[in-house]
Amino acid sequence: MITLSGIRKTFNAGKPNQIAALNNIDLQIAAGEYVVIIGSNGSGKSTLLNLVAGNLRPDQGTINIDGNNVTRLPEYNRSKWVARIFQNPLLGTASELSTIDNFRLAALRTQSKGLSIGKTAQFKDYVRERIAALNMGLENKLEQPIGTLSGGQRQALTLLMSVMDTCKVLLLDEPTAALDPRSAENVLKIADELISQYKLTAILVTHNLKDAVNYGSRLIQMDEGNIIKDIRGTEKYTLKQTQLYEWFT
Ligand SMILES: Nc1ncnc2c1ncn2[C@@H]1O[C@H](COP(=O)(O)OP(=O)(O)OP(=O)(O)O)[C@@H](O)[C@H]1O
Repeated sequence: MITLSGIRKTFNAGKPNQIAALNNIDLQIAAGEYVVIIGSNGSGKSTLLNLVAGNLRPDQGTINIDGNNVTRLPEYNRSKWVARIFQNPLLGTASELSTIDNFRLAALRTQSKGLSIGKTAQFKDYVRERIAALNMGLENKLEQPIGTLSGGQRQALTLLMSVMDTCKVLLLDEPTAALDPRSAENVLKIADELISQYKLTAILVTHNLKDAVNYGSRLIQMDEGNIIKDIRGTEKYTLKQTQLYEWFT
């Protein structure tokens, strides 16, 4: 589903502050896989996500998504099938617009063929039903400016908005870093459910080792631009948080 081959990315090349953010990364992520990436600050996690999202280009190597070579494809041409959730719940939505209008904008961006967008009651019912499934009572706040909702509520809606249509790949870049523990847990549970429900291929970058143990089907550790651990299957499911701490010592 996602294949990175021989990916290198260096910032400030040729200058004293040159930094090799990614060193010859080879990574294959199968369709439906949920990969969690951990690693110390500056190890290259966000750079890797930026390359998959398309807002950075590699210096060397190729990126394939769903059989297409997207290495040189700009971000806006990938956004139909690649959605990204950031740390800041304020990113990705228009604060002054209502929740329903934000969903309309998101649907227009991906231009789903089967869905009549506009101001139709049908679209509103479709969105209300899906928001109700989040079990957060937000279906009663469709007309409220989305900026008046809490960070956790917004992050849950942004997630749903991103995956509802043609999205195939979900990139979660520390999506709960700005949330209180309860909201953080709720948002990750929702993400987990949406990934299964919509059969998405997902990458979660996190510094939270508990989340790294609890979520995902595969766990990768990065260090200085390299992948230094890559575990999946039974090894992933039986991993303990204490073992993970040892990876960092
Ligand atoms: N646009 C940029 N210009 C210059 N250097 C950059 C840029 N983006 C990232 N870097 C550098 O590349 C290295 C990898 O950064 P990256 O943001 O990918 O790390 P990270 O693992 O996501 O870190 P963190 O956990 O702190 O978010 C770091 O040394 C960083 O300073």
